[in-house]
Amino acid sequence: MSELWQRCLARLESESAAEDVHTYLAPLQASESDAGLRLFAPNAYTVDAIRERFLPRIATVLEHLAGYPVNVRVDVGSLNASRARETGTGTAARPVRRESREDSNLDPHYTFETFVEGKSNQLGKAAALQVAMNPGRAYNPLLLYGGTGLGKTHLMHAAGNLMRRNNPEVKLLYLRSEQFVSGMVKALAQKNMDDFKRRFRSVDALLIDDIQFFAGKNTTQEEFFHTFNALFEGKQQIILTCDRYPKEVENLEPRLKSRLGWGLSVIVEPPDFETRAAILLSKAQSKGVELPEEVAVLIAKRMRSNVRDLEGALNTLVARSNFEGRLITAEFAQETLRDLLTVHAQAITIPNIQRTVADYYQLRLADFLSKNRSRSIARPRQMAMALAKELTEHSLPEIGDAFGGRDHTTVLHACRTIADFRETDGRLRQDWEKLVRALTG
Ligand SMILES: Nc1ncnc2c1ncn2[C@@H]1O[C@H](COP(=O)(O)OP(=O)(O)OP(=O)(O)O)[C@@H](O)[C@H]1O
Repeated sequence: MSELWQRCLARLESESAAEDVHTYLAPLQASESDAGLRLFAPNAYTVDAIRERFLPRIATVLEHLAGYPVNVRVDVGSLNASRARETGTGTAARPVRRESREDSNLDPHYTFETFVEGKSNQLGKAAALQVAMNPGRAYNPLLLYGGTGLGKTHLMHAAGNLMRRNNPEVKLLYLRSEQFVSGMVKALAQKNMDDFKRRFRSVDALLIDDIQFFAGKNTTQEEFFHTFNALFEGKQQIILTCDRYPKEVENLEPRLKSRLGWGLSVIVEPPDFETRAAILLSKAQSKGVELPEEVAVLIAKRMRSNVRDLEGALNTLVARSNFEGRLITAEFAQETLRDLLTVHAQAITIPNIQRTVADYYQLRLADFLSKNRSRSIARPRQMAMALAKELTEHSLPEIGDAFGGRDHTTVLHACRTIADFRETDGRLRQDWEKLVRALTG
């Protein structure tokens, strides 16, 4: 069995209740491949329990052990059955192997239905939907970019899943950029680049996650560039994600950067408060958990960085509530998430925002508090005020006070100005996004 899984299991055993180990973890079988780790559970009940209670932790431990994120899938089955399938033994005639459902690596849970729409991700969702409805024709490539844990991967899978629902025969391939790199390295070593090329170029849609990892890897970029051209010319859909605007990724070849801009690039931003609360309620509902609205509000107010952290908080609540047989109330949430919520609340203070924004624009802190009205200082100051309103619980008058005793109407004006600019000025929008990331990441 996979050595990586053995090590992961050892770690989980040391930190989990003996009963959990015995009931859920020990019976799992694992197989490792370029696509990641596949876990086989004896029945659907165990699959659900693993997905619900252990998967986030398993992913964290695997990433820690491997040194990079590992794709994990859990299915009902066994190692023998899976091997028999792969070698074509054990069952009667198999259909000719295509890039079928099993090969695409798509996560069936990531769909448009389970994606909560808000202002921050509206455009990304609309674009992914369009592409899924008209693969190769709407926007090619579609590039979703933005900070970590904001739903880019989810949207990418949702597009893939919808393409498949619309056309079960469609050939799709999803992989993270590291898998593209390691696949290519292996193909080069084994001298079967032709197979490698064919594999990628024969699909109807190629979905590659986190292409910032291509930076500095010249041979990979070269190969990807040719793959891109072949797919583009064949009107095969390309969907990519990146943790920032690709033009800002250093050590990415200019000709590749330029190709990436041929289709549509859409930013996915951190969700606002309402969307964060809605996501929590929706995730809870899909787990069959009753989450009182006040608890969703409590978490959404305090945790602003990304959706993955929100999910983590919810999973912690659910796990403890199951374990202790207690209802999830505001008090229970405060108690369970105390440390997590404090860390998030502490990080963002007005002085912290002032310092971060001043550094970002290379201004002196004293300038924020001064009466200087020159544009080069006033705009960053407005930015800092708007960030203070968005990211802290302080009132307008309190924020005004913290900025050298300004009136609350000045703060309100700053918030409105920045909101307008975020709609119309790409540069300022990127500044905002980067600052939010720096303050909440
Ligand atoms: N709007 C949303 N509605 C429902 N779930 C969401 C939403 N946004 C993010 N999520 C969930 O948050 C988690 C993290 O999202 P995802 O993996 O797609 O982030 P990402 O932007 O690809 O981050 P990274 O760059 O780190 O890979 C996923 O479990 C995803 O389902």
